[in-house]
Amino acid sequence: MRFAQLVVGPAGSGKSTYCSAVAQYGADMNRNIEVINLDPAAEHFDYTPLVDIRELIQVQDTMEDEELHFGPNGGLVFCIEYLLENADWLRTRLGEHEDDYILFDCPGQIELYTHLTAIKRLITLLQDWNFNVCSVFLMDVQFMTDGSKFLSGTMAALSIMVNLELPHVNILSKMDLLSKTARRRLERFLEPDSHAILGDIELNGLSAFNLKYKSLTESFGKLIEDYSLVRFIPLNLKNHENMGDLLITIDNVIQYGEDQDIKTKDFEEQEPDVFENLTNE
Ligand SMILES: Nc1nc2c(ncn2[C@@H]2O[C@H](COP(=O)(O)OP(=O)(O)OP(=O)(O)O)[C@@H](O)[C@H]2O)c(=O)[nH]1
Repeated sequence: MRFAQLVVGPAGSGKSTYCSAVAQYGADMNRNIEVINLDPAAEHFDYTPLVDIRELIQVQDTMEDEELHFGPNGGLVFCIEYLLENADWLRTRLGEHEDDYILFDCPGQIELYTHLTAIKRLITLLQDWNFNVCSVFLMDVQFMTDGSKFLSGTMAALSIMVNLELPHVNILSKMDLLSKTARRRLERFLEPDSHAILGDIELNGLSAFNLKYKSLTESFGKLIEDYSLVRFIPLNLKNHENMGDLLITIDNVIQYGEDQDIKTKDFEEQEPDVFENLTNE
């Protein structure tokens, strides 16, 4: 069996930085974690990729090609479709080793995950190639610190979970950038509690829009609370313990190490203390 994290999220949410940090953490722990760059528009990242889609196609090519003449967004989708048409290229580059553990650093174009089918087809390919795959959705925590933003981030996470149909982990990235006050505010939203979220939306003033759609907003809040579908794990990449706990959670999700004697720890037990280990070391 092989293992893969599909690292997805909006542009700038910290996907490449996360991949680089997890690979480095793995190296520190004597674990081989490889990263594949699937972003044909990537300009910079800190890891050495096992495979780089830019060797096959770059988004610039699709924009400069006189026949295609795409804009950046259409170009990105075209590149992923092109990768799928050349799946043998990816398979050869990947090689095949038992216990491979690979992070796929995906493009920051959210519609690839919320409703287009290309990434779903990539997932099917990976599963055919013997990968246990999970999706890891990163959301910049700075866009989640009030009720309205939290609700909208949660709905984005839900769309991705429903569309990709994979074991799934949501991460709040860049926790190191939050002030203590913002952290306290966020803490109230982390348990699926529609009252905290809706209360915060009301506190910030009910605009004409909010008044008109109040019962729709309440239904969204209730959906999240009733089904406990979406949970976020706060992540401070500068904190080793926080990184370790997260990796154990994801390993459990993709069943990595079930046959090996690895140290396991149940994340459920730690949930009341999600903020305890988040200070920078
Ligand atoms: N302080 C802090 N900055 C971060 C963190 N993660 C990412 N950043 C910064 O956020 C910016 C975007 O990070 P990337 O890792 O390139 O984000 P991405 O999701 O790969 O972006 P795209 O390639 O555009 O999709 C960079 O300037 C990073 O240095 C973090 O945990 N803490």
